[in-house]
Amino acid sequence: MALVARVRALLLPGSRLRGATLGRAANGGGAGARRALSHRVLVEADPAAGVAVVKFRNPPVNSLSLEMLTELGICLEKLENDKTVRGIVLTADRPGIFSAGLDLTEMCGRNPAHYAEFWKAVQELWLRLYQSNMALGAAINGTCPAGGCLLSLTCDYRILADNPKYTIGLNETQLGIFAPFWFKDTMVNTIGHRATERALQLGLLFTPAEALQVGLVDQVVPEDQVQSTALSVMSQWLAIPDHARQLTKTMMRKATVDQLLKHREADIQNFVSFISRDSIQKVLQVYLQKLRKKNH
Ligand SMILES: CC/C=C\C/C=C\C/C=C\CC/C=C/CC(=O)SCCNC(=O)CCNC(=O)[C@H](O)C(C)(C)COP(=O)(O)OP(=O)(O)OC[C@H]1O[C@@H](n2cnc3c(N)ncnc32)[C@H](O)[C@@H]1OP(=O)(O)O
Repeated sequence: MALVARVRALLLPGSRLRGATLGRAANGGGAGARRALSHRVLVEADPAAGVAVVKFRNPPVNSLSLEMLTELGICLEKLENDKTVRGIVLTADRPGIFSAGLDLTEMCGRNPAHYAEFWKAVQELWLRLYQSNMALGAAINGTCPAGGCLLSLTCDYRILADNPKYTIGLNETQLGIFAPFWFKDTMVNTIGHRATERALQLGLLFTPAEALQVGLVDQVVPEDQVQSTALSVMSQWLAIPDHARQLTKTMMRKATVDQLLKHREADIQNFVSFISRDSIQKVLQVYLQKLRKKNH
């Protein structure tokens, strides 16, 4: 389903999004700061600085469900059309979990049409973020596996909280699945081929010190300084004339984006047939059950 159709579906009677305020809603924060609310995404915009902080709040773990992907996409589209915003910082509403990655329940026990719709939404969000004309920063204030790591890798820079409990990486192989080529390319573009090959084959989740060493993040700072550091780094990015920064970003990322654009449909079909295999469904179910058992 296209983004607009998914939004309509979300707004149907009975939907949890119905009645939510997606536009700017009320004053908050400092002078001129504005807040906007949807169910799963909170936006704090500071027009004077030209920056919006986009906070994930999809409890319990900020997983990227179809609804979360859709709301995030709408929110980013609105910000891209807002002339007062030149930079976006992505972060979690609460410290602890930046994002647990793609919502595993969207990839388990569903039908092929659902898998196709979900994967299309994952592609759309990646394309929106990776091609964004905005300067994007990630203020990573919690653990950041798989799809969560991918979100941060679409940004222009990453600031990670110095908490050894927080790890970051593309750990798909540990689940018995694997990172598709455009996840891999996004990581290669950040840390290089050899480091990516090792990280992906072993499904490594890096501690903050390791992530800094391998170049997966640009800075590790005390937990209470993650957002303020991300905002102060943003001012360096916004000091560059937009057109020069944007042309450079496009030049650096175009080949990677073009690969997905060229193989988009095949990538969806590959995902659907891979994820529908009985053996893959089994490993995902076992993984989910293990996660759930901890709590019951
Ligand atoms: C030939 C083929 C060609 C091409 C193929 C194409 C594609 C390749 C195929 C597939 C690629 C698919 C890519 C997937 C990328 C992903 O993002 S997969 C998700 C990976 N995520 C994880 O591994 C993280 C799992 N979660 C955790 O480790 C912990 O939950 C976490 C450390 C984040 C937090 O720990 P804690 O605070 O202790 O919370 P709990 O573990 O207790 O969790 C609370 C409840 O949340 C549920 N949950 C956790 N993570 C997820 C999730 N990702 N999705 C859905 N639900 C999740 C968990 O079960 C608990 O539920 P409960 O309350 O117990 O019911």
